[in-house]
Amino acid sequence: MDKCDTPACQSAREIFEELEEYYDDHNLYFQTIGSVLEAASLLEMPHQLKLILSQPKNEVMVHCPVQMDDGTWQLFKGYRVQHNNVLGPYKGGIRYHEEVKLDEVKTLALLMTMKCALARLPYGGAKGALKINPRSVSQKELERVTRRLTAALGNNIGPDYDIPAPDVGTNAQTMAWMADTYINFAESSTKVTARGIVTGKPLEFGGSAGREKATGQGLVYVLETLLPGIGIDLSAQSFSLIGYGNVGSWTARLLQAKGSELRAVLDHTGAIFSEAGINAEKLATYVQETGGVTGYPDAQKISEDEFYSTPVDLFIPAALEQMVDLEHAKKIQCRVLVEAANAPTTPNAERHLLDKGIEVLPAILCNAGGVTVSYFEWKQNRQSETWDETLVDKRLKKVMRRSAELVLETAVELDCNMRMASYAAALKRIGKVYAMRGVFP
Ligand SMILES: NC(=O)c1ccc[n+]([C@@H]2O[C@H](COP(=O)([O-])OP(=O)(O)OC[C@H]3O[C@@H](n4cnc5c(N)ncnc54)[C@H](O)[C@@H]3O)[C@@H](O)[C@H]2O)c1
Repeated sequence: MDKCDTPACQSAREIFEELEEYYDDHNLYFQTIGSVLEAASLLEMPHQLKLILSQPKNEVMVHCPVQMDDGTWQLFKGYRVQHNNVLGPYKGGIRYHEEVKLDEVKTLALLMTMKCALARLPYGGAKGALKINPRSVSQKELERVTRRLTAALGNNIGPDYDIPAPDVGTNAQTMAWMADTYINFAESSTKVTARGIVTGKPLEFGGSAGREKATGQGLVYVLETLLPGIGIDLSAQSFSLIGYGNVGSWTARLLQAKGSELRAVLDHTGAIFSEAGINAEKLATYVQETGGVTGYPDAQKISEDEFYSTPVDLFIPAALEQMVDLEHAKKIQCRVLVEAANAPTTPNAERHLLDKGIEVLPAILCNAGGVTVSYFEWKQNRQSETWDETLVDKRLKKVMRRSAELVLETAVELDCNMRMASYAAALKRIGKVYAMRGVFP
């Protein structure tokens, strides 16, 4: 892997040495907090705020014993990391993945703090995870482990305290089980509001119209705001995607509806390409039925190297973290890299892309549509309201446009790249609230 000598890594090193925390240049949390701290330095933020933000407030770890269908027992490790709540209740998804680690969850929680601040949502940042391969267990087993995880988290989550949502490996069904479990524990007088314990629920059970497509939809609104300024017209672009799950497949369908063309996709099963363009709707159905893009009949199979080298206008990582490292960045040929996934680009890869003249649009801006519509769902649950999709989309568009414009203005004001600008805009809001509230005691 590439050695990190960016200003971001230097910023993180300074704070970690002061805190006598162990660090590793290639560690995702170290790299991500480094970028945030670099932005904090640009703003000349007080040192104590840098210290506060450099570690999460709480890191909860639980172990969930669950009996499997064959009668054997397994112990699953769960995490909930609460990074910061100065702006409001902790908010962030729950990920189910067999290789999840604490530092990954810490990183995602930190990014949620930044994302909610940038979108001006009344939330702090958190993230949770369960170390499990959801594809390797039955639905009944998945339900049991989800209910056990919810019970184990207990009062560490709550509709006014910490509100989970779907992420990689979880979906509306997972949220329905979590909500039902939590409601069963709730006092009878709070059972109605207890539904707000999670967002991303099924529509019939307190979910919001437009939540499933929200992250992809928000990303399209960001692109519509920013791309014309750099001479790119969304109605005629080619794009490639890493990941064809919720975020990837909705992004593809919505970009296709605007007139852009999907050329290549890489997911956990392999990579596919078509010079003539891949039909995003048909591919979504195929992935739903088979579990991955490999074998899709109307495209040719390509290698991972060929995928990264495919020339496109927009390159969109929408899978896991650090999937674009320096070696990949050297191969990528695009005009804009759009971060739909969280933390998909390593710092050295980003620097290389920027040096090549490729614009990099940061995740906390591009993928904030999910948490924004989650906020709308939470708000509807609290007010016993049901908004239709047109209203949700209209309000989502307003939030995404405002955030994109703010990032652009901040980039000009501070003469920095878009990632620094997105963190700086978020930190400004957090800094203002800390200045008003002070730091207890
Ligand atoms: N779901 C949301 O609302 C939401 C909101 C904001 C950000 N995100 C972020 O977007 C990203 C994707 O989330 P999602 O909800 O679409 O997850 P998902 O589980 O629906 O899909 C994940 C995708 O990643 C692919 N993938 C996994 N491992 C891979 C590998 N090694 N190589 C290539 N592809 C691989 C899978 O094949 C799948 O297509 C994550 O970074 C997540 O944190 C999701």
